[in-house]
Amino acid sequence: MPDLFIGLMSGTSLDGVDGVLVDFSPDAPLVIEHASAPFPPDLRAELLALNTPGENELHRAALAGNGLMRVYADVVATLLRSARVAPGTVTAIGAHGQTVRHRPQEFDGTGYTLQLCQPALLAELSGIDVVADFRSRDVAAGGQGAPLAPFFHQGRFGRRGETVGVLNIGGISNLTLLRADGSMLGFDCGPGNSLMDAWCSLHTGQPYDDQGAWAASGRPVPALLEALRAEPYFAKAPPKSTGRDLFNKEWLRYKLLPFGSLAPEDVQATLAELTAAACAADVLRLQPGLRRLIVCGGGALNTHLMRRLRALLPDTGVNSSADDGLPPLQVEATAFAWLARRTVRREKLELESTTGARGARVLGCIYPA
Ligand SMILES: Nc1ncnc2c1ncn2[C@@H]1O[C@H](COP(=O)(O)OP(=O)(O)OP(=O)(O)O)[C@@H](O)[C@H]1O
Ligand SMILES: CC(=O)N[C@H]1[C@@H]2OC[C@@H](O2)[C@@H](O)[C@@H]1O[C@H](C)C(=O)O
Repeated sequence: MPDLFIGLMSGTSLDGVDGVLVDFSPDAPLVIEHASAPFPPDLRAELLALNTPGENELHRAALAGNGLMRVYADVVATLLRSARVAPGTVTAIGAHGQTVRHRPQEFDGTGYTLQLCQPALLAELSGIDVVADFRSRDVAAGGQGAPLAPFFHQGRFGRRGETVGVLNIGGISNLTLLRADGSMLGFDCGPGNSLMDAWCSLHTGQPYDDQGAWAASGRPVPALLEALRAEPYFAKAPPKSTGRDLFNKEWLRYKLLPFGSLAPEDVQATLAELTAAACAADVLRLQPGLRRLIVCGGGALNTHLMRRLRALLPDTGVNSSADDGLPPLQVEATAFAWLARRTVRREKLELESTTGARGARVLGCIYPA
């Protein structure tokens, strides 16, 4: 009997939605179908704008959430049509929503993480149970609310008796260390593609630097790299998580101020180096001698970035998750299908080692169809 779930992820790159239809009945989850959809330009601009304080946010956030659900519902329809599967055969959809603020454990000591989502609308549009709001229980239990994919990485990429690293390079980058003794650690390293995307779009009009070719045409500026790496987040010990709240265009603009005019391609090369160097430094600090690093997220498609990671981690085999049977752009969406299944089954996750939450909890909230 198939055990079908859908996972939907729209991450901090704000490039659109990735969706997967997954069968969990085999030993390794089987992705039956993958579909993605870009955001309509107005919705993308609004979601991006909602990442920073602005006018009439409650109203705008509610409407942006509705708009996001319509894109989610289109992706669900595409998945079902391509796989020739009826909605009634899918147990649930795991819908991440769009993170617009991430300030766990701040302000009043609890803080918050906010993913725009209207799960009731998605249940209405799709006719399938929806699981959403995966992060807030973790924050309520004293955790960072992120990253959550490490729990999925453990089951999918972990190898008995071997230490394996999984590096997701999305808008933000996060590292999972699956240790040979069965323990694990997961945290956000810092920026992934988001600063490179912003700079690339500003100077070339392209949404991202295809294969990192533009970055490869420039030369990193050592003093700028040093100034960027001086950001205290990089030296903090895990558990830790971050987002566009810190690493955004304004942050970059401020750091660039003392440098006057630099060649745009050299800045792009420096931003690529920042991502590679921050991730590599975390590996070297926390798991020196790591033999296998599996890279997922859109950054795995950036040839220049992968080349720089390999150069900075000469003792580590650095490969795309595609080599382990799961293409880089399907990993996070599959993680949210997997997390939804855990919610439906009321299975707790051992959160402490990753998010720093006080104990094991069931994450997510169910909206029946
Ligand atoms: N061919 C490519 N060459 C270079 N970069 C690419 C390529 N394809 C995708 N990317 C990068 O990957 C990004 C999308 O990655 P992904 O979908 O993993 O991010 P996300 O899920 O939004 O982020 P997060 O993991 O932070 O939630 C794009 O914005 C782009 O920077
Ligand atoms: C708050 C939030 O949305 N965090 C995202 C973001 O994107 C990458 C990194 O920062 C990670 O912490 C997380 O996403 C993945 C899916 C996670 O929870 O594992």
